Amino acid sequence: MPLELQNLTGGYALTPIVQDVNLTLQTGEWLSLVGANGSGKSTLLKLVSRILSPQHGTVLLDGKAIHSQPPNLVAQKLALLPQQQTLPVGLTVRQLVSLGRTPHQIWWQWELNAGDRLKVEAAIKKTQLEKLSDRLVEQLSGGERQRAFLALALAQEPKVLLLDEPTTFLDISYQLQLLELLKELNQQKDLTIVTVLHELNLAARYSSRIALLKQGHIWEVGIPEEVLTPNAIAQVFGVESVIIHTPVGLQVCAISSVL
Ligand SMILES: Nc1ncnc2c1ncn2[C@@H]1O[C@H](COP(=O)(O)OP(=O)(O)OP(=O)(O)O)[C@@H](O)[C@H]1O
Repeated sequence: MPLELQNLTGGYALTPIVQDVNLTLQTGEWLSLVGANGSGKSTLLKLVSRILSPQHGTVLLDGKAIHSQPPNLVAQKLALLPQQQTLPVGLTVRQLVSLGRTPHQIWWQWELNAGDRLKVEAAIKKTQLEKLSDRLVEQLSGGERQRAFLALALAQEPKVLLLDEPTTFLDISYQLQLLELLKELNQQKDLTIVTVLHELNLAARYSSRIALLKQGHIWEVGIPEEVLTPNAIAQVFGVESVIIHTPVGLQVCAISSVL
């Protein structure tokens, strides 16, 4: 079991946002967290990636408590693409992506070795950033920047990849390319993925399971067809909807806000 959340409770200062969350992810699973604005999706990812410490409960990565492991050991196995990235000043795309190899370097190794450099170039290629690799990150558009940070996470070669609204800033073509790339890594490399996605149709199409979050609690978790029902969508989003089944998965059509 690469990732297990046991009674996980936490938030900011003393206010718990995420409450008593229990989830187990199998190797090669793709779970999407879905819920209304402010329901605690990003906070949950911050707890899982050690940005926040839990008030109660545990996150187990490969069976070991994540918050008691050295950061570089965790970073060898788990990467986060955050919703808002801290923008590095004066770094090129290649230099940014190279940071993904840091957790794998030995402390006396000042420069990337040939193997590391190949992995950096592979991540740049996968995210189609070859032509931008010598540009400064601060000079990129929002979508290009998003791809550069994805390349950084891929260069890290994690077993578990957490992505907080990864399709924000991406046009429809790059959204599909990003999700298809994740699908390839998920199916061919057994990468375990957790995404926060607002686009329910994309979540249904790509995820093996969906967890609906409501006010910091898991309201329901299961395969998309079981979880994304008009009743659940009304309860969690306050929206009346119909579900249409199409060749590319179910489509949620919002009709009106019931609030
Ligand atoms: N740094 C912070 N300090 C205090 N409260 C915070 C902080 N960040 C988020 N919150 C609060 O925690 C709650 C959950 O926020 P979170 O960002 O986890 O929600 P979300 O489900 O990811 O929302 P969205 O869909 O809008 O991105 C919100 O009420 C938010 O105002």
